[in-house]
Amino acid sequence: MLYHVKMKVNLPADMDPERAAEIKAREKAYSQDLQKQGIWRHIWRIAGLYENISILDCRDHAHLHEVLMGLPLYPWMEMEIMPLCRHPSSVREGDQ
Ligand SMILES: O=C(O)C[C@H]1C=CC(=O)O1
Repeated sequence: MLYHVKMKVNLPADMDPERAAEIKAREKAYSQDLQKQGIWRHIWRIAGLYENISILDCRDHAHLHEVLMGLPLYPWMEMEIMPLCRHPSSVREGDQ
C-alpha cells in the first residue's frame, strides 16, 4: 500500500547541537536503509521548510505505523498521512 506522508520537523531551538546532529545522522541512516529496501520510495524537501513529502510503500497500516514510530526524529515530528490507491487514469503500471 502506498502512503503520502508529510513530515514536519520541530526540533527545539535550544536543543544541544551535538545531540541534534546525532539524531539527524541516525534519521538519515534509517531513511536511507528503508529507501534501499524499496519501502521509502520517494522523499522530497518542501522548499524553504524543514518538512518533507514522502511516498512510503508499506504492507499495511500497521507496517506504516511501525516504520514511522521508528524514525529517530519521530518525537519532534508532526505528520499528515494520506493512504493512496491507484487512479483509474494512471498509465503507470507499477503504481499499485
Ligand atoms: O529532514 C527531514 O525531512 C526529516 C527526515 C526524514 C528523513 C530524513 O533523513 O530526515
